[in-house]
Amino acid sequence: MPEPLLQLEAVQTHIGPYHILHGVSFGVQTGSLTMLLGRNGAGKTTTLRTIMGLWRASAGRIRFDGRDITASATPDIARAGIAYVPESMGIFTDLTVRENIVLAARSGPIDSARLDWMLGLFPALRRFWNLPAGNLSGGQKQMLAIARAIAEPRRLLLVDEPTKGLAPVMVRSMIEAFKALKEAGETVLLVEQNFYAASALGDDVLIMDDGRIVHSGRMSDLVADQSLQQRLLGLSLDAHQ
Ligand SMILES: Nc1ncnc2c1ncn2[C@@H]1O[C@H](COP(=O)(O)OP(=O)(O)OP(=O)(O)O)[C@@H](O)[C@H]1O
Repeated sequence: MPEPLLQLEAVQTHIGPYHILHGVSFGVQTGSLTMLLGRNGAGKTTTLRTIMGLWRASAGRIRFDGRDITASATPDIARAGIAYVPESMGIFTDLTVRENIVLAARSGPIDSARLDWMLGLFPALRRFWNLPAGNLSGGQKQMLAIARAIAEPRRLLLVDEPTKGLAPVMVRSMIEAFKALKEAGETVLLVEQNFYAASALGDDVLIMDDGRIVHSGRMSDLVADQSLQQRLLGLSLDAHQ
């Protein structure tokens, strides 16, 4: 197997006095969509924030594209090609959808082919192009946040619970958008609680519990193995649809 694009080795993270990640190790292969699952408080968001340098790993190593980024500053990690869409989304509600997207492209105007591709992934954004982003629904705001993250080509996209709180029809649109991202060859690490969405999308799956990876493998193997699901999802996912 080629060297993973992203590799965590025995990463530990403390937040103040709290020891949150207890030696997290996994790899994300180029072009794969890897699902990071686990119950509330398992450490999924902390893992994404540690990759981005928003929390500092207190031990272990994070390599991206062959480079050690464990001690890199967040802007350098972003410049290296990792985009992060936090659960809180980080969009400008007073600005229009267009302005939100234009501002996300820091190195100059977005070329029209890329813009067309992005708006093809999220057609609602085209409909509300000139409306303030604050008027969008929760799911549409989430889509805008993802569109902002991919306004410029990225090597790796980290997305925290994009389907959280969405109506089933919106979950389906989000699944379609991520399928299209996969087909375009994007590499994605996706935190999910919704097993329906996770199983529809994941190439690889990681399950976290109590700051540790308790399972890693192919999503298709997990989907096909009821007893493994029972054991792991019973352990790690309180509720899944
Ligand atoms: N700023 C903080 N200060 C102290 N503890 C924190 C802080 N942020 C997170 N934690 C703790 O770290 C643990 C892991 O939290 P994290 O948000 O990474 O979990 P998660 O798996 O993403 O959960 P969720 O699905 O609820 O978002 C939890 O016990 C949480 O209370």
